[in-house]
Amino acid sequence: MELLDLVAALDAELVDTPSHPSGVVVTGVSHQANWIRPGQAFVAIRGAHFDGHGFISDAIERGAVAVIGEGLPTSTVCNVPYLVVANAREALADAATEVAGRPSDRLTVLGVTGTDGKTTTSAIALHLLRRAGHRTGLLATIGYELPDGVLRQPPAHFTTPEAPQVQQILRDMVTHEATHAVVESSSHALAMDRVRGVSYDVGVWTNLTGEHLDFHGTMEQYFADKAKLVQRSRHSVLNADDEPWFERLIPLAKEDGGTFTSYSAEGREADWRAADVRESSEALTFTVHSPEGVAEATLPMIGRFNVANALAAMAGVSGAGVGLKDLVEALATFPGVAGRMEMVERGAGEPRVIVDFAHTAPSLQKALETVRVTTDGELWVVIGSAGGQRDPSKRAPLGRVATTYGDHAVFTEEDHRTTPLQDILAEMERGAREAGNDNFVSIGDRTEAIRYAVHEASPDDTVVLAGKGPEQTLERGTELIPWVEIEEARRALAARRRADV
Ligand SMILES: CC(=O)N[C@H]1[C@@H](OP(=O)(O)OP(=O)(O)OC[C@H]2O[C@@H](n3ccc(=O)[nH]c3=O)[C@H](O)[C@@H]2O)O[C@H](CO)[C@@H](O)[C@@H]1O[C@H](C)C(=O)N[C@@H](C)C(=O)N[C@H](CCC(=O)O)C(=O)O
Ligand SMILES: Nc1ncnc2c1ncn2[C@@H]1O[C@H](COP(=O)(O)OP(=O)(O)OP(=O)(O)O)[C@@H](O)[C@H]1O
Repeated sequence: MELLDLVAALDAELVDTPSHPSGVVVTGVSHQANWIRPGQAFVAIRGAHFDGHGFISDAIERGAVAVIGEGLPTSTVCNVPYLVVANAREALADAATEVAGRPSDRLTVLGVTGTDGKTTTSAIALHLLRRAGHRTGLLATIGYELPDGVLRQPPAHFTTPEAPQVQQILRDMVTHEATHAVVESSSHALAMDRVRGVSYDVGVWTNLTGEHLDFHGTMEQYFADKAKLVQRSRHSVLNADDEPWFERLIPLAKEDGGTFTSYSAEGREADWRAADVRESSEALTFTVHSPEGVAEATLPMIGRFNVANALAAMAGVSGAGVGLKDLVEALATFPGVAGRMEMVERGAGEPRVIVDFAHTAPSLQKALETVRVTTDGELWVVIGSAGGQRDPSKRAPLGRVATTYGDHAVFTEEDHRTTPLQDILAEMERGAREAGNDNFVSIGDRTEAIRYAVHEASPDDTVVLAGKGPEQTLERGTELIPWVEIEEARRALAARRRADV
């Protein structure tokens, strides 16, 4: 777009520089100087670690045709047009939105926020929309998808990347004829204006519990940051079980003529309710009470909290015009989320094997407690802990949790990098012993560890392969090995079958 149009859209002040602004065309924007491509504008942000104004000359060397900042560059001679704005993060989002042609205006956008369950709820909503025939894109922690269903990764790993990537991805969705988009919206993104410029049709709230307070400061601020999604959505889907926040969100949802529907997985009064929840080793079944009537639903996932995620997704997608019958039919075919409580196909007489991403002691405990509910026999867990710069203080707690909440633990490698693997395993063993547990073995090679657990497990047992989840590499020493945990699990089951013959 023409730079002068951008100046008007941002309500920016154009500073006198040796360069003339007329005729300058801006093809994109970036906040990161070393990502600038010729023709783009650089936005200088004052962050917690760096002052982006210090990278202006880098950006110009890389071909920036304009600079947008909150203050003038200090030591740099700026030879491209320079725009002063009151808030650089807001300007980054607004400029990115304008340059991308306001893509979200051409999509029905369903946003999802909350402390837990965002990715799962987003993935279910995506599946429901696609099964209803809508060409739908996704932006979530696991990556982004255009309507072709291929999972891609943005240049930096975020749940919700910075505004230029968000807008570029939405624009790609429009180019690929998407009509709908599901956008997982982290509290960081809402706080830092990464999703300013996304016009949300439906905003889904999962829940709010204490997390990320290092960034947000207080629970009140965390709530206020997340609540922006509800305030900015035309229709909100609120969790009636999420006290005390539910009551506080209602007036925010109604601001500017907004509407809301509520849901409850725990028997509270709500528009969408789940009753008679049954948990089996492969699926959750429940009765859905909704404004459109009552239906029986099956979700091929384990973990009771997924009932809430399913209700949230159904209520959200219903707001986008999909009927109850179609929703429950589609729910029954949900393939799960890669690497999160992902169940491996198994034959008769074979143990249940689950791949999960839990890699901290609290998340491992939660995962093992969930799996225990539907395990008739014993519970096995294969787990490692990362090396390199990663937090060494989590190794012993992982050893304790694995051996306390599992019946058998196998300690193994998990991206130990150049840290001696034996040191990490010894720490995990120490954690187990200090808790009075000796129900573990250590097998350094992860393939061997998985095979051992799968081979030793009885048909009634469950084997949880924790930590790697959907990751695609294993860092062993200085080697970066391609890794697909679910394939390892399949091969281990095949080896077990061969050994039984
Ligand atoms: C707390 C947080 O989110 N901070 C983000 C924020 O950092 P910041 O404001 O401190 O920026 P800074 O690093 O001081 O840099 C200032 C400016 O100089 C620029 N710069 C900096 C260095 C350089 O060499 N060149 C350059 O141009 C930067 O691009 C930036 O524009 O802006 C940076 C630039 O985009 C982000 O990299 C950084 O994310 C950090 C690394 C991060 O870890 N964020 C996580 C916590 C996050 O956002 N997570 C949520 C999910 C949370 C969850 O629900 O689990 C997410 O959506 O992924
Ligand atoms: N509704 C929920 N309530 C409580 N815990 C949940 C809920 N949904 C999922 N979880 C737990 O959180 C874990 C992560 O789920 P999910 O990836 O969907 O959440 P998320 O909010 O997207 O987190 P992240 O952004 O870290 O991936 C699950 O493995 C499960 O243990």
